[in-house]
Amino acid sequence: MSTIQLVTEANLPTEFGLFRIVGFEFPDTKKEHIALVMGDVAQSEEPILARIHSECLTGDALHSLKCDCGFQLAAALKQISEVGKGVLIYHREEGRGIGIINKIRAYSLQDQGMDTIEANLALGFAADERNFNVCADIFNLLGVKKVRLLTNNPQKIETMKQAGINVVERIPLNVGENRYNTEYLDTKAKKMGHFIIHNGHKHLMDCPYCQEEVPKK
Ligand SMILES: Nc1nc2c(ncn2[C@@H]2O[C@H](COP(=O)(O)OP(=O)(O)OP(=O)(O)O)[C@@H](O)[C@H]2O)c(=O)[nH]1
Ligand SMILES: [Zn+2]
Repeated sequence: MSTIQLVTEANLPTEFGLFRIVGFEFPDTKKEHIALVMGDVAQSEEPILARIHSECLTGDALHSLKCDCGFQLAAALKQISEVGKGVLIYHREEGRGIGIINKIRAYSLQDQGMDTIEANLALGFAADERNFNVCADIFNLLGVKKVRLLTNNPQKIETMKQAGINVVERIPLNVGENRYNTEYLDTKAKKMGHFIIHNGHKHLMDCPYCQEEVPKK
């Protein structure tokens, strides 16, 4: 497979301020990803505030309460705008890589009692089909080598580190918890090792990053 290319960019005024929207594409498959960039991020000595946000049409655009995605998207853009500099990669891997129609199929199975992982497996997919390597390639194309990553997902940190992106800090992104996504967040914490805080209690999983994340009393 070819490597992703930066193909075009433009100004994008948003309710969180003025960003540059940068378009990336794989020449062979035409698979697209985008990044929102605020300020001068290339070749910075300082770590850049960054978010890898996986596409969630239902949460990001359709106001779904079944997940935390829309809340995380808004919170990440707000934090970047407060710093005045940063990158949000909009990683076009809808439904953890299974696509919107299969995500609806998974939701249908969840309506019948399955959790997010059980539903994915019942449909013949892995629990998470995403590949975050392309995000490291996008950081490199933007000249970003050192990041403070807004995430609760240890896999994103691990993949960036393995791909040579220096993750100097993880910034938690615990927003949007509600009665419809409690189980979803619980499954992420208990079965996927994500750092999720519920009611002040942190799920400490068997994960190398947990120890540095224990909240101070
Ligand atoms: N297959 C599937 N995907 C889902 C479901 N709910 C949300 N998603 C997708 O999950 C992705 C977001 O992943 P999450 O696991 O919530 O969070 P993350 O991006 O890994 O981690 P954070 O950086 O902490 O947000 C998006 O692509 C959503 O479309 C679901 O029930 N089934
Ligand atoms: Zn979502």
